[in-house]
Amino acid sequence: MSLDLNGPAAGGLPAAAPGTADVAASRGEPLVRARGLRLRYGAKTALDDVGFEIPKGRVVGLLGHNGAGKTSLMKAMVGLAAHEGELTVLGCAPRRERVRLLESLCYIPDVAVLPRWARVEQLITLMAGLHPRFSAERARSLLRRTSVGLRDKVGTLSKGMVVQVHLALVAAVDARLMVLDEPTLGLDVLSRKAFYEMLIDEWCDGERSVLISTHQVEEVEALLSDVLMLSEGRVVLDIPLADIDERFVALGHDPQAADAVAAAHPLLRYRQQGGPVALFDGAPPPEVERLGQRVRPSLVDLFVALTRRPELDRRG
Ligand SMILES: Nc1ncnc2c1ncn2[C@@H]1O[C@H](COP(=O)(O)OP(=O)(O)OP(=O)(O)O)[C@@H](O)[C@H]1O
Repeated sequence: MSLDLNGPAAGGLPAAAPGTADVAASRGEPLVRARGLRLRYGAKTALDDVGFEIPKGRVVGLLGHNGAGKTSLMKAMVGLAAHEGELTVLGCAPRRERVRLLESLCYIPDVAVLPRWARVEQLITLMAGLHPRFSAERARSLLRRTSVGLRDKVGTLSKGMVVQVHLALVAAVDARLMVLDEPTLGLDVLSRKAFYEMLIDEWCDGERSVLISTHQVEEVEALLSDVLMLSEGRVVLDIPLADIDERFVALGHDPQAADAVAAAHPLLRYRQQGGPVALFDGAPPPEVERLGQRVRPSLVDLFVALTRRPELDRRG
């Protein structure tokens, strides 16, 4: 959320009749659908032919290297960036129906700020005035999980505490989709853990979905249901985590087998617990598979394999 983004009234526009998202969800439609999505900044193409769906009840990790297009995608989804191609979020065209969309969508941008002069209680009052689906009671209850007091001024809080306040404010909106752009940037490991715990315990209910971008791939692996990976503005992986083992084969093998394994063109070769591992998209030929033993590929390994940039390869 940014305060102005989540308050339909904040833009000076009347609140539209609620229920767009509910109607879409009741029809069993995905909460987000993109097809052939393209986003350009002048001559720069930030998103190119992007397609994916987010059904209800998912926690989707949006992963990609710096400049891969994550923020651009999120901006398009919340109606902040013009795009070509098809994009439907909670049954709305984000750019045209932004006011209606923001009734059922929470967004924390990567540059989220809360006013330093405000006390937490004042922010709650402000949100209650701005957003028809905000529950002040719920915000206070969420904040009781934290060490933040209602009389505390934002300017006196640590970075981690400000992020907790932000999450409590957005999670108190009765929304269907939360879009979080690197929400834990700059937080220490304990604050990150507290943030994710509050998100999963207090917001995810099996119906709502979250799209969360982060560079902390290892850390979020356990909480994601799906991963959407971008590289150079294109989707390179869109898969439920549960299906990774089925699709990708990581083969731990003897160093003597390295040449034979390499000849089968793995996506990536790396070391795990001291031994060489080769990662394949799909099963390698049986004679190669016999040279090693399957090990579980981690999301980090997949990330490296699928988003390696040529200029990095040359240096490596
Ligand atoms: N306002 C803009 N004007 C021109 N180019 C832009 C603008 N915003 C982003 N870009 C470019 O679009 C591409 C995608 O940027 P984007 O911010 O979406 O990436 P990202 O994956 O969020 O990166 P990061 O992880 O570093 O935040 C980059 O090449 C970036 O330089």
